[in-house]
Amino acid sequence: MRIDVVTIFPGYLAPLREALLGRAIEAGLVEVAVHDLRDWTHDVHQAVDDAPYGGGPGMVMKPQVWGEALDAVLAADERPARLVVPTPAGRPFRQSTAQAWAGEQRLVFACGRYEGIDQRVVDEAAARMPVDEVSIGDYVLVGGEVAVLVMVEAVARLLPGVLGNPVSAEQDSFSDGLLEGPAYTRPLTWRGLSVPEVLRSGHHGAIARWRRDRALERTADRRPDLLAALPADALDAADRAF
Ligand SMILES: OB(O)c1ccc2cc[nH]c2c1
Repeated sequence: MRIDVVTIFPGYLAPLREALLGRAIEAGLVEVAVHDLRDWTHDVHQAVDDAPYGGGPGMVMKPQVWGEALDAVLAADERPARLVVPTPAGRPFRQSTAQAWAGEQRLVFACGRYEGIDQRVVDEAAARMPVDEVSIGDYVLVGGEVAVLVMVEAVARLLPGVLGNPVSAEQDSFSDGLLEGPAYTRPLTWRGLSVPEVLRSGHHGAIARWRRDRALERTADRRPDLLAALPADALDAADRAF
């Protein structure tokens, strides 16, 4: 997979080259290119924004600059791309979104700032490629860069070879529609708190049942919406008895 990010703050994306994802890039498991939007300005001030039509606070990012930038970035590789535009007004980005995007050959992320990008940039792009306007949560950031860090990590960790143990991704929170339950490691007792007996029993069936019950309990407590959204056949008789 190739990932391109267009932004006026390229330095914001430096964390992509750290740790697990940085190693995946070095191993060639994923390609990442970050582009400075201002490279496609032509005025001395390198202007990327202008006042909004209809008035109102703030500034809107200029369509001409974005259009030239996306044309150039898309032309740099022949692989078909999905354009992703982070915005508080977007559809929710979920684990299922990350799983779907992990199958893409190329993702191009457009990081807005100010009051966002002129809508015509999205509308014009949508005529020639898949475009997703997505939100990572019901709060407002100052720009799209942090949202891109979140989404790139969520997607890249699902790519073959990126996680040391692929089973981890299969047992993620949300992978089965439930939140993950609690995890424990040594020491056996810490500040007077002990590890649940069942986890030391060696009884794999009982351990699996206990973990499932803790996941159901935590999901019911913290995210009842996820429990309500489970397909009818997702819970077996033992789950229902819980
Ligand atoms: O909260 B967000 O995900 C987000 C995304 C993009 C822009 C652009 C300006 N503010 C933004 C906020």
